[in-house]
Amino acid sequence: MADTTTADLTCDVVVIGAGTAGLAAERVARSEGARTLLIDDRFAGTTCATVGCMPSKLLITAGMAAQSIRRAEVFGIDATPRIDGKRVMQRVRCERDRFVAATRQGFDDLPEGVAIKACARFTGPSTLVLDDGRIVSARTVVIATGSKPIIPEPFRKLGDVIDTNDTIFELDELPRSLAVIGAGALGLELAQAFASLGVEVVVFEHGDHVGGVHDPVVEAELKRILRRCMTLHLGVDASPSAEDGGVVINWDGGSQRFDRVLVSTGREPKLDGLGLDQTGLALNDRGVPIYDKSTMQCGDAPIFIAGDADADRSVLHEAANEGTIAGRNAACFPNVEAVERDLPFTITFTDPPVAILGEPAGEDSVIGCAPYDDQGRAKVMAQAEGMVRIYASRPDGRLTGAAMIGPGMDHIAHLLALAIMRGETATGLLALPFYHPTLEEGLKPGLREICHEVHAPLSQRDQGIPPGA
Ligand SMILES: Cc1cc2nc3c(=O)[nH]c(=O)nc-3n(C[C@H](O)[C@H](O)[C@H](O)COP(=O)(O)OP(=O)(O)OC[C@H]3O[C@@H](n4cnc5c(N)ncnc54)[C@H](O)[C@@H]3O)c2cc1C
Ligand SMILES: NC(=O)c1ccc[n+]([C@@H]2O[C@H](COP(=O)([O-])OP(=O)(O)OC[C@H]3O[C@@H](n4cnc5c(N)ncnc54)[C@H](O)[C@@H]3O)[C@@H](O)[C@H]2O)c1
Repeated sequence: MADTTTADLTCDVVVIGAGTAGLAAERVARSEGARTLLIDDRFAGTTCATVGCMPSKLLITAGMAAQSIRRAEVFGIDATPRIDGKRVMQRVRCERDRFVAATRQGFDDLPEGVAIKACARFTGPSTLVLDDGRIVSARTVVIATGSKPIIPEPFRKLGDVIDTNDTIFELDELPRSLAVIGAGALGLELAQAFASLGVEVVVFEHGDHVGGVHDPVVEAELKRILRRCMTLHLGVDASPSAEDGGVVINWDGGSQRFDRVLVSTGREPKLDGLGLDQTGLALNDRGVPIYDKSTMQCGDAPIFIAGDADADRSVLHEAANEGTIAGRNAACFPNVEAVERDLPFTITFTDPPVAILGEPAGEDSVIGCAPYDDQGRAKVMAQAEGMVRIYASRPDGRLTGAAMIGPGMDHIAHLLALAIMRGETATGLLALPFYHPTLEEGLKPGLREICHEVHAPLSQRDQGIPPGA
């Protein structure tokens, strides 16, 4: 039990970090009857709203608007996009600021005295010192400190021609040329958005894979589509040097000058300076406390962790989910409850989007393929390309996962996620109504293939469907 006699602030649950995970943890702990404190060094708004999901999606949507003008020709509509970079970036920031204001409103709505603006550091398993010198003593602590960009050493010395997601949305103008280092979700989304807005984009990735896509067919399709609007250098070491107000990137095979460089080489948990050495927690080789993914508890300590800080499933709905689990268990400690976690689920908002559901296909998996290059509605939209690979298990064709790229996959993925989480089989899903003509009915060939493969019955209603539907 923490020593409360010398503390300036005492509570049941103290949450460090007022991002998506921390806000969820505090709210749930309070709803469980705990006296809470929520400590944040800035209270500037969540990463999602300020420099993450929302500004990136705003920029992507601007890129898609330009692309749809270019595509209009196929419908007999002649138009050329004239892109005003200043206005593009202004709108990104203006709309972004509305999202940030909404998250800040959430801070204002906290009960009096809960929000403490300070940087926190552990002095023991359940005691913290704030940078203003105050001591906090709690029954339990939730670490929800988020993550920060990893900037490889040679890029750190380049001065202000270097961007990360923390700075790129502040650009006044679109650069003429942009080197993107790292082909994960972050790099690909922004690379394609800038390329669609007329920026010359080259992506440098030191591995051979892009977008964290494990399915070889979907990954090959993603690479093909990306290469239409940008250059991809895979398996290269990009070595930068500052030159003429820009950057020259050298790699084995070439050298090119760029106006700016976006470093998107991954993110690491923000745990340095948190005094984890004072907690007695066991850490893994990345310096992250070892914790139970079903309870979010670190060892058997009165400490819980949630969101990007735990370096697992670093996406928004998981930050909120983990915050909820951590907040509930921190409030009810030592009565900690294990919660079954959701299906792994990611969407990369390229154009067309990529979605990955569940675990990768194993040797025993049955794979049903649903190509979108001949799909009715996709052809109507002049966006017929892509592939859905649906994974299922024997003997009954129960759905286990999917990898998909194609028009509307950010929506269709939710349908499949629901089906998988509800334990649906290919036969069962085919027995449900699919409206015609929709992108959703493009899943049917893949579902039928699974049925054939495992000798499962096809639904009687799934007969005589026109090709491509
Ligand atoms: C460019 C980009 C695009 C993204 N797009 C998507 C997307 O489309 N969909 C999706 O699902 N996910 C997306 N993500 C991921 C998503 O944004 C994160 O997973 C999520 O925001 C993490 O939330 P969090 O609560 O863990 O961290 P944060 O929101 O970063 O909150 C952490 C808080 O802790 C505070 N803090 C840190 N250390 C201390 C300390 N010692 N004392 C006090 N306070 C401290 C920080 O100031 C911060 O306010 C994207 C991320 C990026 C970077
Ligand atoms: N749509 C989404 O959900 C979305 C969008 C953007 C970001 N995010 C989240 O943001 C986080 C960060 O994304 P990210 O794409 O930066 O991370 P990431 O780890 O997914 O990808 C980083 C990529 O950079 C490469 N890399 C690392 N060092 C390199 C180097 N020196 N040179 C060349 N390549 C190098 C890696 O091989 C990897 O492919 C992720 O956790 C992701 O979940 C999510």
